[in-house]
Amino acid sequence: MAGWRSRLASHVAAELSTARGAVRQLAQRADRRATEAKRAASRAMDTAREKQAALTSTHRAEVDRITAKAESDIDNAVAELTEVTARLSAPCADAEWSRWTPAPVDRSLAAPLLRVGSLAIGSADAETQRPPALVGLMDHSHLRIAGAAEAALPSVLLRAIGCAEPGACRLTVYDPERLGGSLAGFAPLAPAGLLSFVGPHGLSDMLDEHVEHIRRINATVLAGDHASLRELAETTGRRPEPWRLLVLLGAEMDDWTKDQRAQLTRIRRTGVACGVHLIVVGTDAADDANTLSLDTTSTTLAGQAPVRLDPAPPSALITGTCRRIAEVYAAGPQPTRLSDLIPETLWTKSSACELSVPLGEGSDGRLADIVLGDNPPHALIGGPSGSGKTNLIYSWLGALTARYHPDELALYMLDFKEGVSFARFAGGRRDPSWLPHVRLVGVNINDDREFGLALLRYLRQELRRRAEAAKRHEATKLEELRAVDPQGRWPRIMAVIDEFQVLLDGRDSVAAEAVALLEDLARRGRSQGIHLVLASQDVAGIEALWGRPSLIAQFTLRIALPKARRLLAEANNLAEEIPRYHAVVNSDSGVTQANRVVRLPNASDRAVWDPLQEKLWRQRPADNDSPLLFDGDHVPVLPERIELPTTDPTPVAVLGKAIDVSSRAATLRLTRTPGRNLAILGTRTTEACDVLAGAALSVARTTDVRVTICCLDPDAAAHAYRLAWACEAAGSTVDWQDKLDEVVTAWEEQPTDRPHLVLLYAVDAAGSSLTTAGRNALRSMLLTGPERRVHTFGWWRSVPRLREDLGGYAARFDAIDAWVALDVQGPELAPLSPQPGGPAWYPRTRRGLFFDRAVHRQAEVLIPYDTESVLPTVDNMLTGSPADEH
Ligand SMILES: Nc1ncnc2c1ncn2[C@@H]1O[C@H](COP(=O)(O)OP(=O)(O)OP(=O)(O)O)[C@@H](O)[C@H]1O
Repeated sequence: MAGWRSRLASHVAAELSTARGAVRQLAQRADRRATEAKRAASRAMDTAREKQAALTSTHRAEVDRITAKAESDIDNAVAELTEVTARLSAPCADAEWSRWTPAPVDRSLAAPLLRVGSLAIGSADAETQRPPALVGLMDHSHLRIAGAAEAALPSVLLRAIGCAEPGACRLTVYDPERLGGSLAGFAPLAPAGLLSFVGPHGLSDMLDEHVEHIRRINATVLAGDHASLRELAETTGRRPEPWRLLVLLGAEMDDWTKDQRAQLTRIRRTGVACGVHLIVVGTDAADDANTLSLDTTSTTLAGQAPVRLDPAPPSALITGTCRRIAEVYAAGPQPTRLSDLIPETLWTKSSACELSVPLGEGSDGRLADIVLGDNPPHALIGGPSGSGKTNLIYSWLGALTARYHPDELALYMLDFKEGVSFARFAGGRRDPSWLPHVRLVGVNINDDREFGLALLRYLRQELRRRAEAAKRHEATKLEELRAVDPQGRWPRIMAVIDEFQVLLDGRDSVAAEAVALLEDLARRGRSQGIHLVLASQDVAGIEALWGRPSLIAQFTLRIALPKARRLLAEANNLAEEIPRYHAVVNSDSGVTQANRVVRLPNASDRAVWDPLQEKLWRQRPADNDSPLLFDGDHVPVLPERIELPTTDPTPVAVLGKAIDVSSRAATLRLTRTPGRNLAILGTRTTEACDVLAGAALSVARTTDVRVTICCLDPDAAAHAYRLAWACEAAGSTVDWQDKLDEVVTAWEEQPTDRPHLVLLYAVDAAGSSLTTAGRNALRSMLLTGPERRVHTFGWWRSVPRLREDLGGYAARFDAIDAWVALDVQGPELAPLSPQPGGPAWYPRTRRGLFFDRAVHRQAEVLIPYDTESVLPTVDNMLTGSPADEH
């Protein structure tokens, strides 16, 4: 038994041991696998961890990148917004009140939006880098300010008045509770009429007044041509009406009457287009599209973006700004601009019927025209010194010359004042350009009334020429003449005479002739296109015209500058009331009903005038000559050559420059007839020497002459020597004599093959030293010399001394055909003059009165030429010979 059992046992044991071994092996294998699996799992975990770490950092980087981009985009957008909004609110939108100053916007632009704070967006810390929070007001909308944001009101108002020209923004504050407490800083505007406070009792009137204002603007300013004042400004560059801000503080609108609410609704609906803007602070009744809102943290324009309001402006800033604005405004409105009167295209108008141009801005904000034609034909301008007459003339001329071609308009400008206000039209060293329409400019002519007379005579001649042409063509007025004679040059003529009363001064022949000519021109010039424009600062001057009813009646166009007196009709006092730089333009002889107030541009400023003149000058026609300039202060130099109207060979002596429109020389023809001598009368040595030298030299330069010189005044000797030299240099034979006796006896011995000039300086100095025979010989030379070609040019220092030399009381003056009087009074010239009592002559420096019996009915005024610079100097004479000069 034991055997099998033991064998079984050992078999089982063996089996067990095998199984155990197998199990062990299995267990070891499983162990190994588990270890391997664990390792693999651990590796996988490690890998997964690594991957996750990598992913996380990529994600983080991506998130960072996106965040950075978003932030930069936001900042860029904010910067862009800041820039755009800053532009919209420029120019006086500085966030810092310490840097803020008023900066009025150009009149042709819409008003800017107004800054009230900043938008709390973007990353910038600095207030200035944040976009401004804006509200619209002038030219944009009405504004509603929530009660809690009332502190923003001073800032809105200050910025509003700061971006308008002084006076162009006016405030009315309805403040039933506090009467202006919060706006006390704006009080300096009140005395200038730029701010008014209204209490409950004034509400209806205030609303009515604003509604009426809107109605007037719609009817007369916009007048259907423009939708709003903003559009008017943008298209025309003009802003004729101020903005009116109507501030309603704590208004209980529910308690208002029906009428008051209706008026407010009208203002809401139509005010913005007419520059009337509401600022309602506190509870507001309606919500409409014309109104923007401002709260403590938002504005309509900012949308969802949170708003941070600016601090209130310091009260000193408000008061100071308002005071300055009020001062500038009180000083008077700024003038309109000359450029407003200038059309884009030059010279497009015809003057056939009239001259019609804008002169300035009328009270309706439109350009006001001024017309000269058949009616009104002539203008009278008046105003005290400094009231702007010259400036008005410039404005008028600027508008005229830009519209009418120089073939359509010719200007003759005369200024009797001491000054050169018209000289700029003639061109000069500083500015070579001239105004192409101007044919003649006279300046500094206050002592030379003869020049005014000369112009009037010239115009009368032109009037005759026109009248004859009209008659030939069976035309009755310029318009018809131009229609039937289209090739003819018939410009309208405008003659402007500033301080014309000088011409009418006194009771002499000049004044009498001037009045007669003015009357004739005024009466007949109307239909022939000749227009007179007379200006005066002097009431007496204007009054001088009132004394001549037929003359003043022709001047139906009256232009009165501020404080002009006696220019308009008796009861018409408007000129007393208008502010400076304005004029009353009245084309019906000054009757009140025809008054128009015109605001004038600043045209006298050279910076404004010169570019216009330069532009016109560059376009001038090829045959346009510079205007003739007559300057009373200028002493003309003896010209090298003088154009004479005749070509006959008779010697002609040039005595001076005539005071007339053509600038001709005053001459004396030396024919072989008795009396062709010249006497120069007076004590002014220089001028007498100049007349003698001019006369002798002008003959010597053109004719082969013999010259005898005798100088009895030591002060004139140097001049006489120099003249002798110059005559010799011109080819003359010159004989110098120290004694008058010798001259008067020797003349007959000279051959008569050529003219002989005897130049006697200070003849009367010979006095008693001249023997009786000598005196007779002198008379004989004077009487009979010219027939033998001997012409005496003698200088006597007084008329009695000449008379003495000619034979005392019984003297005959027929040996002296021609004379030039210097400082000799008119009555003294009676014996030499055809006028009983002598000519009306008041001696004045550098002027002589010239009479030639052969040609004159009346003596004429001349300006002795300066010969100083045409004669050789003493140094020249010492170092050269006359032949060198020749
Ligand atoms: N519309 C205007 N805008 C700006 N400045 C003006 C205007 N009108 C006149 N002025 C200025 O006022 C001053 C006086 O003007 P202006 O010389 O034209 O006056 P006036 O009446 O001719 O004076 P006077 O008779 O003394 O010559 C000048 O400095 C001129 O520039």
